[in-house]
Amino acid sequence: MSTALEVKNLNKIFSSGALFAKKSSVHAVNDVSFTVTEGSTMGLIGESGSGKSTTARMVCRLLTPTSGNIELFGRDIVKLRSRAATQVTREVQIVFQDPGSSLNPRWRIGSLVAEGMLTHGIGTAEQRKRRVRELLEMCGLPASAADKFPHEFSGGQRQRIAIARALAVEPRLLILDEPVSALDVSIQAQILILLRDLQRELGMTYLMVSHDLAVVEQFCDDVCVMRNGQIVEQGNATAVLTNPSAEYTQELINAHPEPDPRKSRLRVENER
Ligand SMILES: Nc1ncnc2c1ncn2[C@@H]1O[C@H](COP(=O)(O)OP(=O)(O)OP(=O)(O)O)[C@@H](O)[C@H]1O
Repeated sequence: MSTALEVKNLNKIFSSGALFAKKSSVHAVNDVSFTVTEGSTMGLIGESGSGKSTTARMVCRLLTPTSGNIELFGRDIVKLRSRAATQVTREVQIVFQDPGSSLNPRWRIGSLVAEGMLTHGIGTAEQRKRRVRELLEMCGLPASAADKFPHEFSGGQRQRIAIARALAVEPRLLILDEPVSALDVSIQAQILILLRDLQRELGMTYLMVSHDLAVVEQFCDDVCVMRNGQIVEQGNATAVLTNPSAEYTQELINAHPEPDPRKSRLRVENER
Protein backbone atom coordinates (compact mmCIF):
# COMPACT_ATOMS: atom_id res chain seq x y z
CA MET A 1 0.00 0.00 0.00
CA SER A 2 1.34 3.46 -0.85
CA THR A 3 1.60 6.43 1.47
CA ALA A 4 -1.17 9.02 1.26
CA LEU A 5 0.06 11.46 3.88
CA GLU A 6 3.43 11.92 5.51
CA VAL A 7 3.79 14.52 8.23
CA LYS A 8 7.39 15.20 9.28
CA ASN A 9 8.61 17.24 12.25
CA LEU A 10 5.57 19.50 12.11
CA ASN A 11 5.43 22.54 14.40
CA LYS A 12 2.89 25.27 14.98
CA ILE A 13 3.55 28.13 17.36
CA PHE A 14 0.73 30.63 17.88
CA SER A 15 2.07 34.00 18.96
CA SER A 16 0.00 36.77 20.36
CA GLY A 17 1.30 40.17 21.25
CA ALA A 18 -0.48 43.43 21.83
CA LEU A 19 1.31 46.76 22.09
CA PHE A 20 0.96 47.04 25.85
CA ALA A 21 0.43 43.41 26.81
CA LYS A 22 3.15 40.86 27.35
CA LYS A 23 3.88 38.72 24.30
CA SER A 24 2.89 35.11 24.68
CA SER A 25 3.10 32.05 22.51
CA VAL A 26 1.63 28.56 22.47
CA HIS A 27 3.56 25.65 20.99
CA ALA A 28 0.35 23.95 19.82
CA VAL A 29 2.02 21.28 17.65
CA ASN A 30 5.50 20.18 18.63
CA ASP A 31 7.64 18.03 16.31
CA VAL A 32 4.79 15.83 15.14
CA SER A 33 5.52 13.05 12.62
CA PHE A 34 3.22 10.32 11.31
CA THR A 35 2.36 8.46 8.13
CA VAL A 36 -1.07 7.49 6.79
CA THR A 37 -1.38 4.63 4.29
CA GLU A 38 -3.64 5.20 1.28
CA GLY A 39 -7.18 3.94 1.88
CA SER A 40 -6.75 3.72 5.66
CA THR A 41 -7.99 5.80 8.60
CA MET A 42 -5.68 7.51 11.07
CA GLY A 43 -7.17 8.79 14.32
CA LEU A 44 -5.80 11.69 16.36
CA ILE A 45 -6.78 11.50 20.01
CA GLY A 46 -5.82 13.36 23.17
CA GLU A 47 -7.35 15.69 25.72
CA SER A 48 -8.68 19.12 24.82
CA GLY A 49 -5.90 21.48 23.74
CA SER A 50 -3.45 18.71 22.83
CA GLY A 51 -3.06 19.96 19.23
CA LYS A 52 -5.29 17.56 17.27
CA SER A 53 -7.31 20.16 15.37
CA THR A 54 -4.29 22.37 14.74
CA THR A 55 -2.52 19.38 13.15
CA ALA A 56 -5.58 18.53 11.02
CA ARG A 57 -6.00 22.16 9.95
CA MET A 58 -2.38 22.35 8.77
CA VAL A 59 -2.91 19.23 6.66
CA CYS A 60 -5.83 20.87 4.86
CA ARG A 61 -3.96 24.18 4.58
CA LEU A 62 -6.34 26.15 6.79
CA LEU A 63 -3.26 26.93 8.93
CA THR A 64 0.35 27.42 7.88
CA PRO A 65 2.94 25.40 9.82
CA THR A 66 5.72 27.25 11.65
CA SER A 67 8.06 24.53 10.39
CA GLY A 68 8.05 20.95 9.12
CA ASN A 69 6.84 19.06 6.07
CA ILE A 70 3.48 17.71 4.95
CA GLU A 71 3.61 15.41 1.95
CA LEU A 72 0.33 14.51 0.32
CA PHE A 73 0.60 11.70 -2.21
CA GLY A 74 4.33 12.40 -2.50
CA ARG A 75 4.07 16.18 -2.91
CA ASP A 76 5.15 18.67 -0.23
CA ILE A 77 2.07 20.86 0.21
CA VAL A 78 3.47 23.42 2.65
CA LYS A 79 5.20 25.69 0.18
CA LEU A 80 2.83 25.30 -2.77
CA ARG A 81 1.55 28.37 -4.54
CA SER A 82 -1.28 29.22 -6.98
CA ARG A 83 -2.43 26.41 -9.30
CA ALA A 84 -0.72 23.57 -7.48
CA ALA A 85 -2.22 24.84 -4.23
CA THR A 86 -5.70 24.89 -5.77
CA GLN A 87 -5.25 21.26 -6.80
CA VAL A 88 -4.34 20.37 -3.20
CA THR A 89 -7.42 22.11 -1.82
CA ARG A 90 -9.37 19.80 -4.09
CA GLU A 91 -7.53 16.70 -2.92
CA VAL A 92 -8.11 17.39 0.79
CA GLN A 93 -11.54 18.21 2.15
CA ILE A 94 -12.71 18.59 5.73
CA VAL A 95 -15.93 17.65 7.48
CA PHE A 96 -16.46 19.65 10.68
CA GLN A 97 -18.12 18.73 13.94
CA ASP A 98 -21.15 20.96 13.64
CA PRO A 99 -22.94 20.68 10.29
CA GLY A 100 -25.31 23.43 11.44
CA SER A 101 -22.65 26.10 11.37
CA SER A 102 -20.70 24.77 8.38
CA LEU A 103 -23.68 25.10 6.00
CA ASN A 104 -24.85 28.60 5.02
CA PRO A 105 -28.51 28.69 6.14
CA ARG A 106 -29.51 30.96 3.23
CA TRP A 107 -28.33 28.61 0.50
CA ARG A 108 -30.27 25.70 -0.94
CA ILE A 109 -28.62 22.30 -0.49
CA GLY A 110 -28.03 22.00 -4.25
CA SER A 111 -25.91 25.18 -4.27
CA LEU A 112 -24.09 24.20 -1.08
CA VAL A 113 -23.07 20.81 -2.46
CA ALA A 114 -22.16 22.25 -5.89
CA GLU A 115 -20.09 25.17 -4.55
CA GLY A 116 -16.73 23.34 -4.63
CA MET A 117 -17.37 22.05 -8.15
CA LEU A 118 -18.11 25.60 -9.29
CA THR A 119 -14.97 26.97 -7.60
CA HIS A 120 -12.82 24.31 -9.26
CA GLY A 121 -14.54 24.67 -12.65
CA ILE A 122 -15.85 21.11 -12.64
CA GLY A 123 -18.58 20.27 -15.20
CA THR A 124 -21.35 22.30 -16.80
CA ALA A 125 -24.32 23.60 -14.79
CA GLU A 126 -26.36 20.60 -15.95
CA GLN A 127 -23.61 18.10 -15.04
CA ARG A 128 -23.19 19.69 -11.62
CA LYS A 129 -26.91 19.49 -10.98
CA ARG A 130 -26.93 15.78 -11.87
CA ARG A 131 -23.82 15.15 -9.77
CA VAL A 132 -25.34 16.90 -6.74
CA ARG A 133 -28.34 14.58 -6.89
CA GLU A 134 -26.09 11.52 -7.23
CA LEU A 135 -23.99 12.64 -4.26
CA LEU A 136 -27.04 13.23 -2.07
CA GLU A 137 -28.31 9.74 -2.88
CA MET A 138 -24.86 8.26 -2.21
CA CYS A 139 -25.04 9.88 1.22
CA GLY A 140 -28.47 8.42 1.97
CA LEU A 141 -30.65 11.44 1.16
CA PRO A 142 -33.31 11.84 -1.52
CA ALA A 143 -32.26 13.77 -4.64
CA SER A 144 -35.09 16.21 -3.89
CA ALA A 145 -33.10 17.45 -0.85
CA ALA A 146 -31.22 19.65 -3.34
CA ASP A 147 -34.15 22.08 -3.46
CA LYS A 148 -34.42 22.55 0.30
CA PHE A 149 -32.61 24.65 2.93
CA PRO A 150 -30.37 23.36 5.79
CA HIS A 151 -32.96 24.13 8.51
CA GLU A 152 -35.33 21.59 6.92
CA PHE A 153 -33.01 18.73 7.97
CA SER A 154 -32.03 17.02 11.23
CA GLY A 155 -28.45 17.14 12.58
CA GLY A 156 -27.63 13.70 11.13
CA GLN A 157 -29.07 14.64 7.73
CA ARG A 158 -27.09 17.90 7.76
CA GLN A 159 -23.91 15.91 8.41
CA ARG A 160 -24.80 13.75 5.38
CA ILE A 161 -25.12 16.98 3.35
CA ALA A 162 -21.73 18.18 4.65
CA ILE A 163 -20.19 14.85 3.57
CA ALA A 164 -21.81 15.08 0.10
CA ARG A 165 -20.44 18.63 -0.18
CA ALA A 166 -16.92 17.47 0.73
CA LEU A 167 -17.09 14.58 -1.77
CA ALA A 168 -18.22 16.82 -4.64
CA VAL A 169 -14.66 17.71 -5.65
CA GLU A 170 -13.51 14.07 -5.45
CA PRO A 171 -10.98 14.42 -2.62
CA ARG A 172 -8.41 11.70 -1.94
CA LEU A 173 -8.01 12.62 1.73
CA LEU A 174 -10.94 13.48 3.96
CA ILE A 175 -10.33 15.14 7.31
CA LEU A 176 -13.02 14.30 9.82
CA ASP A 177 -12.87 16.77 12.72
CA GLU A 178 -15.09 15.24 15.43
CA PRO A 179 -17.60 14.30 12.69
CA VAL A 180 -20.17 12.68 15.00
CA SER A 181 -19.67 14.27 18.41
CA ALA A 182 -22.47 16.84 17.91
CA LEU A 183 -24.97 14.08 17.04
CA ASP A 184 -27.24 11.83 19.11
CA VAL A 185 -25.57 8.54 19.90
CA SER A 186 -28.07 6.56 17.80
CA ILE A 187 -27.29 8.75 14.75
CA GLN A 188 -23.51 8.59 15.28
CA ALA A 189 -23.31 4.93 14.22
CA GLN A 190 -25.30 5.64 11.04
CA ILE A 191 -22.92 8.42 10.00
CA LEU A 192 -19.86 6.28 10.80
CA ILE A 193 -21.29 3.42 8.72
CA LEU A 194 -21.89 5.84 5.84
CA LEU A 195 -18.28 7.09 6.08
CA ARG A 196 -16.98 3.52 6.20
CA ASP A 197 -19.07 2.51 3.14
CA LEU A 198 -17.92 5.58 1.19
CA GLN A 199 -14.31 4.84 2.04
CA ARG A 200 -14.65 1.29 0.75
CA GLU A 201 -16.40 2.45 -2.41
CA LEU A 202 -14.18 5.41 -3.22
CA GLY A 203 -10.84 4.28 -1.74
CA MET A 204 -10.42 7.50 0.24
CA THR A 205 -7.96 8.06 3.07
CA TYR A 206 -9.29 9.52 6.33
CA LEU A 207 -7.65 11.55 9.10
CA MET A 208 -10.05 11.66 12.04
CA VAL A 209 -9.87 13.90 15.10
CA SER A 210 -11.92 12.51 17.97
CA HIS A 211 -12.40 12.58 21.71
CA ASP A 212 -14.31 9.33 21.61
CA LEU A 213 -11.97 6.39 22.14
CA ALA A 214 -14.71 3.83 21.42
CA VAL A 215 -15.34 5.45 18.02
CA VAL A 216 -11.60 5.56 17.28
CA GLU A 217 -11.09 1.93 18.23
CA GLN A 218 -13.91 0.80 15.95
CA PHE A 219 -13.37 3.18 13.07
CA CYS A 220 -9.63 3.86 12.78
CA ASP A 221 -6.87 1.55 11.56
CA ASP A 222 -4.12 3.50 13.32
CA VAL A 223 -3.99 6.14 16.01
CA CYS A 224 -1.70 8.91 17.26
CA VAL A 225 -2.10 9.88 20.90
CA MET A 226 -1.32 13.57 21.45
CA ARG A 227 -0.48 15.46 24.61
CA ASN A 228 0.65 19.09 24.86
CA GLY A 229 1.27 19.23 21.10
CA GLN A 230 3.38 16.07 20.97
CA ILE A 231 2.69 12.49 19.96
CA VAL A 232 3.21 10.29 22.99
CA GLU A 233 2.29 7.02 21.30
CA GLN A 234 1.21 5.78 17.87
CA GLY A 235 0.36 2.49 16.20
CA ASN A 236 -2.47 0.14 15.35
CA ALA A 237 -5.65 1.55 16.97
CA THR A 238 -6.81 -1.69 18.58
CA ALA A 239 -3.33 -2.48 19.90
CA VAL A 240 -2.77 1.03 21.32
CA LEU A 241 -6.21 1.24 22.92
CA THR A 242 -6.24 -2.26 24.39
CA ASN A 243 -2.58 -2.47 25.37
CA PRO A 244 -1.14 1.04 25.59
CA SER A 245 2.55 1.55 26.22
CA ALA A 246 2.33 5.19 27.34
CA GLU A 247 1.05 5.98 30.80
CA TYR A 248 -0.87 8.94 29.38
CA THR A 249 -2.82 6.68 26.96
CA GLN A 250 -3.82 4.49 29.90
CA GLU A 251 -4.99 7.61 31.79
CA LEU A 252 -7.11 8.63 28.77
CA ILE A 253 -8.64 5.15 28.62
CA ASN A 254 -9.35 5.18 32.37
CA ALA A 255 -11.01 8.58 32.12
CA HIS A 256 -13.20 7.46 29.25
CA PRO A 257 -16.73 6.28 29.97
CA GLU A 258 -17.85 2.80 28.93
CA PRO A 259 -18.87 2.68 25.25
CA ASP A 260 -22.57 3.13 24.55
CA PRO A 261 -24.02 -0.21 23.33
CA ARG A 262 -25.94 1.63 20.59
CA LYS A 263 -22.59 2.30 18.89
CA SER A 264 -21.89 -1.41 18.58
CA ARG A 265 -23.74 -1.42 15.23
CA LEU A 266 -20.53 -0.16 13.65
CA ARG A 267 -18.63 -3.13 15.04
CA VAL A 268 -21.25 -5.51 13.64
CA GLU A 269 -20.96 -3.80 10.23
CA ASN A 270 -17.15 -4.02 10.38
CA GLU A 271 -17.26 -7.74 11.04
CA ARG A 272 -19.50 -8.56 8.08
N1 LIG B 1 -5.80 30.38 16.54
C1 LIG B 1 -5.19 30.13 17.70
N2 LIG B 1 -4.52 31.11 18.34
C2 LIG B 1 -3.87 30.86 19.50
N3 LIG B 1 -3.84 29.66 20.11
C3 LIG B 1 -4.51 28.65 19.52
C4 LIG B 1 -5.21 28.84 18.28
N4 LIG B 1 -5.79 27.64 17.93
C5 LIG B 1 -5.45 26.77 18.90
N5 LIG B 1 -4.69 27.37 19.84
C6 LIG B 1 -4.10 26.73 21.04
O1 LIG B 1 -3.33 25.64 20.59
C7 LIG B 1 -3.46 24.53 21.48
C8 LIG B 1 -3.98 23.31 20.72
O2 LIG B 1 -5.30 23.56 20.30
P1 LIG B 1 -6.13 22.54 19.39
O3 LIG B 1 -7.45 23.17 19.09
O4 LIG B 1 -5.30 22.09 18.27
O5 LIG B 1 -6.32 21.32 20.40
P2 LIG B 1 -7.32 20.10 20.30
O6 LIG B 1 -6.55 18.92 20.79
O7 LIG B 1 -7.88 20.01 18.93
O8 LIG B 1 -8.41 20.52 21.34
P3 LIG B 1 -10.01 20.27 21.29
O9 LIG B 1 -10.20 18.79 21.42
O10 LIG B 1 -10.53 21.04 22.46
O11 LIG B 1 -10.49 20.81 19.98
C9 LIG B 1 -4.40 25.00 22.59
O12 LIG B 1 -3.61 25.47 23.66
C10 LIG B 1 -5.17 26.14 21.96
O13 LIG B 1 -5.58 27.06 22.93
